[in-house]
Amino acid sequence: MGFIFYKYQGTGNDFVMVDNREGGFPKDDTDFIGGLCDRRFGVGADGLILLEDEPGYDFRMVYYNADGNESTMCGNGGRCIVAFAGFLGIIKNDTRFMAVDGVHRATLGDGKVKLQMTDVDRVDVFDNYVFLDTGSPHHVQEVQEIDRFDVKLQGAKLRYGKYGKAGSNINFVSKVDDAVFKVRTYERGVEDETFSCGTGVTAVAIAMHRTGKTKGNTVTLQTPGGVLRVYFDEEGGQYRNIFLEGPAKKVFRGEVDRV
Ligand SMILES: N[C@@H](CCC[C@H](N)C(=O)O)C(=O)O
Repeated sequence: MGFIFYKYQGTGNDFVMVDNREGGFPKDDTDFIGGLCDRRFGVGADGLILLEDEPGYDFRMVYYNADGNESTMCGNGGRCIVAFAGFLGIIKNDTRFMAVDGVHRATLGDGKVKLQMTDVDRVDVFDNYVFLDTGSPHHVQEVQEIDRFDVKLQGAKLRYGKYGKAGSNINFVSKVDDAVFKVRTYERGVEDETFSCGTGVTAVAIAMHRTGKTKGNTVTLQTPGGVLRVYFDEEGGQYRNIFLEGPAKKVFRGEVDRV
């Protein structure tokens, strides 16, 4: 069986994207999905995303990490699937779709997607890190000299050592100025640093606000793959109307045979 796929990227977080509205994609074949995401033996991507029908919504997003396992929410993937839905003609400039963490709204225009993220009610602040769930679990830790920091080594230590079998994504952050932060992320399921992580920068923006490192409601995040912006409202320690904004781009189209 062969099928058409598209490759998308959002600030360098890249995804194999498949229109599965007619079904037929081997959703339980972990080795096949992991193989497609492999950068040597496959197409190469941080994850694979299926666009499916969902009654009452524009579509459903189904997300798999590069290891082939279905996972929790992907913010950059969410932005990319909105661009993909626009390309397929399913939506025009705005959408309401279903994902693993619930309903998302988004707007699309000028090559950018602004995606509403899930509300955050709980932020756990510890001595030298913050933990929160922005659709996916995130550890946020400030570091010195972030450009020279060994994200893969230190990220893997925390991901496996601290968070057990379920694991967590691990974000390292350095303040640039009151509303700008540099972020590098070790992603669970990719088991490496990625160029950018959407739920990760969202977690960083909220963690920096919660710990008083930024006072405003708009935070700019510089990642190795580009710049993202996070907007939110906060009341009584609860975060609402959280939006993640940045570029999302189609890179190429291809066809794969499943042997
Ligand atoms: N790239 C992501 C996060 C994807 C999910 C993550 N790897 C996990 O399993 O938690 C993003 O942009 O949010």
